[in-house]
This record gives sequence, structure tokens and C-alpha cells, in this order.
Amino acid sequence: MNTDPRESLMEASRQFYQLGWMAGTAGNLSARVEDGSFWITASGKQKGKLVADDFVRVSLTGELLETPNPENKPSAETSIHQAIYSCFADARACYHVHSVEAKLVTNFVEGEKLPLPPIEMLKGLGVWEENPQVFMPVFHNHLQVPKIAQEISDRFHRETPQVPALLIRNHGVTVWANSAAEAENHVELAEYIFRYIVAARQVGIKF
Ligand SMILES: CSCCC(=O)C(=O)COP(=O)(O)O
Ligand SMILES: [Zn+2]
Repeated sequence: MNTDPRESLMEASRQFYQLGWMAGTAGNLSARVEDGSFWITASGKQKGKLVADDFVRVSLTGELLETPNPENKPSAETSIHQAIYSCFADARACYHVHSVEAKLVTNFVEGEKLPLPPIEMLKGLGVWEENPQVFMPVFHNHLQVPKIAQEISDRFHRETPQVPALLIRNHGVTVWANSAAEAENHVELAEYIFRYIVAARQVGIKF
């Protein structure tokens, strides 16, 4: 496991910012270290030019353990990262971004899950069946983020998601993986799938 994952997080953030998925201060990225704690982007940082001081390290229970800049506050959405790491012991990185398409697709369903198209890209999210019926969990965008985190934790303890990703309605996607590199792949694959869903709807393709 990487001892200090901040370089990978800064690189991913730069890339997602350039793709328009972390516009301004939107989104947050984290990765764990050996003792189970995780480095996460500090709240309100411009995501196109993060430096190593723009992070904090917090414990799985949310205690602030390290802050290179004393003014840093943990991401406002730290509780969601805590929920993911608590639910999935193998998760080493958790990335949350805000694309236009991720918000749009959550308006295509009323319920708590978004049907995904049976396309090849699902293999990158761990689904290897032929013509799979796969759903991505969708959560309500409560103003109080810990409430979203609690609902994620409750639902994932009842039912393991089919893909390592979740949507928050009109907000964005959160993915997790067993490495920072794999989390970057998961964001790119999820975003590709959202673009496909938006495009399919425009031309009337149903799945
Ligand atoms: C302008 S984005 C609003 C907050 C949010 O949803 C987000 O992802 C960034 O919050 P953070 O506290 O991590 O900067
Ligand atoms: Zn967000």
C-alpha cells in the first residue's frame, strides 16, 4: 500500500478538473494508508491545482490526525468516504466527482437504482456476465451529508452493490477501488456509462 498517496490524488484531481468533472472546488478524493486512516482533500480547495498541503489525514472514525496547513478542514463529504471504507475493507481509494452527466442520469429514474446499459465497459467495473442486468445505487442528496453517509452504510450492509459506485441525486458519483489507479479507472468508466445513457436517451435507445 502506498504510504503517502497525495501525489496520485493530486494527479487524478488535475485530470478530472480538466475533464470538467471537478469544476471549481467540486468533488473530493481520498486514499488510505497502512494504519487504516486516509488522506482526503481539504474542504473548498480549487481542484485544478491541488498541492500536498491541500489535504488532511483522518481516521476511519473521522478524527483529524494530520493537517499540513492548520487552516484546512476535512472535505464536507468526509463521512461518505468513512462509510465506504467501513463497508468495504478492501477499498483503498474513494473518488467523488461532479460531472453534468452524472447529475442528469439521476433524473431518469425515480427509485433508488439506475439501470446500466449492458455494454462492454461494465467489465471494468467487475461485471463479466453476458447481457447483464446491472443497477447503480442512487441516494437522496440530503443537505446534511452525514445523513447521506448513514443511508449508504445502511443500504450497503443490507445489500452489496453490483458495481463499486454510487450516485447522489443531482450531485455526482462516488467510486471506490483497491488502489488509486483503479479508482481513477472506475471514475472514467462510470462517466463513460453516464454519457452513453444520456446519448442513448437522445436517440431513443432503451435498455
Ligand atoms: C461546489 S461543490 C459543493 C460541495 C461538494 O459537493 C463537493 O464535492 C466539494 O466539497 P468539499 O468540502 O470536499 O470541497
Ligand atoms: Zn460533492
